Amino acid sequence: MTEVSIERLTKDYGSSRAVDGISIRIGEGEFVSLLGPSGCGKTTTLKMIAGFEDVSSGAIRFDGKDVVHVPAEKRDIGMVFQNYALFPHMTVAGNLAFGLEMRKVPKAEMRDRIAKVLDMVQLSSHADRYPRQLSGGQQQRVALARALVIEPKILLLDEPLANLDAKLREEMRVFIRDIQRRVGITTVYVTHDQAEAMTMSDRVVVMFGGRIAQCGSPSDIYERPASTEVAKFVGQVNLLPASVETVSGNGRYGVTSALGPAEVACDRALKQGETITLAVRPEGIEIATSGEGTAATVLSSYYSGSLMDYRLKLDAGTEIDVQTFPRHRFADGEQVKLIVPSDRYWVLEAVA
Ligand SMILES: Nc1ncnc2c1ncn2[C@@H]1O[C@H](COP(=O)(O)OP(=O)(O)OP(=O)(O)O)[C@@H](O)[C@H]1O
Repeated sequence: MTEVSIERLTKDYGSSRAVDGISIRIGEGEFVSLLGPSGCGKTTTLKMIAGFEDVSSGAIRFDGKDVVHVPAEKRDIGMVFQNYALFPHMTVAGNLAFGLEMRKVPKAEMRDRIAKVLDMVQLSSHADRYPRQLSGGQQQRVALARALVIEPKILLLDEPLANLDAKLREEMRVFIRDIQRRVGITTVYVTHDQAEAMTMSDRVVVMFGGRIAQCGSPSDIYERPASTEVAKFVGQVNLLPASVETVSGNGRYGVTSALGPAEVACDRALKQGETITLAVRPEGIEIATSGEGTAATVLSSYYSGSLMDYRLKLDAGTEIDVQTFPRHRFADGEQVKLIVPSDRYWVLEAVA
């Protein structure tokens, strides 16, 4: 297994900077996703790790050894792309054999390795088919098998599920993650799909404009996003201006927003009277028909089978999004009460 360490990595295309001094350490066998909007530098980073793109400055180390000047074919990397990139005139077995022949692996070992990896991706019975005789999901499993059969040090995947339909994409997330765990290979996965990054990764690196906005476990990123930009990119969020009323010590503060008073934790020292932005996810808010809570009116609701999405208006005018299980359905125009457990809030840096 291999540790990948990236230090102050930068890529300039002429006068435009695609990757701007990023540093990440990816542990042995770890699954790390690069997540961000189109053009944020994910693919460029992956290509530099693979050796398909020159580095403008910075270092890329595999197990401590700088590989910046090592050509792509000597980096021992398996890659899977969005468009499968299988050889159309070769069978599945032929596609898998190609990389092994290049490496001069003996015939008998080649047969064993192809059989083993085809079994892993559940395509043993399709060894003699051509890519055109396979579904999109099967072709992507062949692409994964082809990357793994060479037993690379590192697996790099660039939006491998982007061409598949929604249901298959969900199945393939679990499938790829299962195989990655079994093989224990260090993996970097590029996606702009937050759900994909969240469900598959040990850690997620959120990138904007060539820089790292936040790096953490999926729950860190979702529950404690470092900025408004990250919070919005990885899900829906309500942002509320709030004032700091009391400073209780040990990082706890009494605050008041349109959703009422709350006691919140904040790592940064806040001052009494300061205006902050309080954030809460739609599923962090509870709706009740009566009792304690902030009065609100249901404006609209959307039913998606397993969940209900509501938009509500507080008496003070602020609009709030709430997501609940559809056990009880609230009607449009209904007067309700909103309750937010204090631990569902977090404090953001900017004023909303
Ligand atoms: N060969 C190139 N020449 C010039 N600019 C490039 C080149 N490749 C990428 N860029 C620019 O670098 C920036 C980062 O591109 P990159 O492909 O890494 O983004 P990305 O996050 O992977 O986006 P996407 O999700 O759309 O693939 C973009 O502004 C892009 O236009």
